Amino acid sequence: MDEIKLGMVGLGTVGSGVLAMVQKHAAKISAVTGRQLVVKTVVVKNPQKHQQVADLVHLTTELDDLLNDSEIKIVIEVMGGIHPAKEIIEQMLRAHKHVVSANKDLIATAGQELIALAKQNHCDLMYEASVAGGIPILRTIADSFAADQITEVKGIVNGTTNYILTQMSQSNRSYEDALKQAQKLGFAEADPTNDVQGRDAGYKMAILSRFAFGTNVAVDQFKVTGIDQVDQVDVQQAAAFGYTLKLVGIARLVDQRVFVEVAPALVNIHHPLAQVNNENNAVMVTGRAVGDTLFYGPGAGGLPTANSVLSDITTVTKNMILKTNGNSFNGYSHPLPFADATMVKDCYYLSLTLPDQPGEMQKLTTVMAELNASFSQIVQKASDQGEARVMIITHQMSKAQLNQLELALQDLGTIQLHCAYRVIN
Ligand SMILES: NC(=O)C1=CN([C@@H]2O[C@H](COP(=O)(O)OP(=O)(O)OC[C@H]3O[C@@H](n4cnc5c(N)ncnc54)[C@H](OP(=O)(O)O)[C@@H]3O)[C@@H](O)[C@H]2O)C=CC1
Ligand SMILES: N[C@@H](CC=O)C(=O)O
Ligand code: NA
Repeated sequence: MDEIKLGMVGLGTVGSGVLAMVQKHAAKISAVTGRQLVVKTVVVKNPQKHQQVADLVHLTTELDDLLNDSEIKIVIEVMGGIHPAKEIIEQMLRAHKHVVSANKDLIATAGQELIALAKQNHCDLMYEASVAGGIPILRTIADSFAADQITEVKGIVNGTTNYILTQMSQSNRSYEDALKQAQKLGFAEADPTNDVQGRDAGYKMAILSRFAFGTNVAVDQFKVTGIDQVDQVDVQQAAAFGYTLKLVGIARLVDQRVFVEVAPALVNIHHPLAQVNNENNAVMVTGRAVGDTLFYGPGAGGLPTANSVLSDITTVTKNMILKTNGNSFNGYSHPLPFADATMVKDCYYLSLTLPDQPGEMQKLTTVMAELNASFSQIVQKASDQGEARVMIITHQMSKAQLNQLELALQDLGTIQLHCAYRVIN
């Protein structure tokens, strides 16, 4: 059987998973593709860390060992980060090598440039692993939703934060302890700041928006809020109201405009997203024709993510056999403007403190009434410092009303709004 030689940059959590899968699933891969896949060369930073595979692959720090090897047709980039990963992929594409990447930071930031370069060089550039780890979501949207009009994509797309929130709410673990464990298990990025501050989920929502709506959205163009400021009081109150707190990404079509956001949200315990725990992810795709669909699975981890990398590699291999390389992974382009804050409506959970004195609650209700906003549930708890904590679930209100409410409360001075989380019923 003909061989296809692969090169790889990076041999950490995902790279090790890829190497293991190519070896353990060799027979299945050959049966599906008609080719035998062989990982020939792996570029790493510290070869001494990887001596256990030195007999299996050519382990090197030299990128030229990939670039100048004409036998290597497909390069897997699993080193992460934007630089020098971008320059490495550019070099590989210019050398007419197909590229498979798991790098959402890079694809969300410089994807359009790289896609154009791949096309110019008749190469494939695939990145299924970049969104929701092991869940086959990008190819599903590109292929299986090709004819439907997607109206919303929402989901839990970061394994680390979902792991932390699950451990905090179900095992009473501290935030710091749960984060350490997520790092140990290989879910978190090398620097977990992007995970906990929501940027990793933001990158994934930017990529999902391109696939779902055909529109180019950059992570700096929409609001991203992480879980690093989440208060245990709100996790507990969410549960008391019948909700669970999750970091949720939303990309929504509103009157032919697009709205994207990543933020903690209260998810009704009967909603399927509420059942998604630990490092698992789920993406709910709503289409005009099909209605709601849900894709669930591990969003992080070596082998699950490697499975997505391998699915890209088998696609590239089939394209090589059929001589159909060079087509964009996502063929849909339909530029759209952003939705106005008045158009985006949701229910919100508001958590506030106010002086525990007569008249303060009335001030709050007056401000809300003036903004034509109302609530469906409200709880007040006294604290020992003469303050009351008030937690509210509102009826539907627009983002513009919410922004006005925040400003009006700032003007009042005595009422502090700690958080305003979207409510998903
Ligand atoms: N971990 C996960 O669950 C998931 C990760 N991803 C993405 O996959 C990619 C890889 O993640 P992960 O495997 O966790 O990362 P790791 O930190 O575990 O591994 C990174 C690897 O890249 C190598 N490396 C770093 N810098 C260089 C360099 N300049 N030249 C050559 N090699 C380099 C490191 O080498 P050395 O070992 O020698 O130090 C290491 O082997 C990232 O883009 C990440 O966002 C996507 C989905 C899930
Ligand atoms: N750090 C990421 C890894 C997968 O993309 C996560 O926790 O989801
Ligand atoms: Na995926």
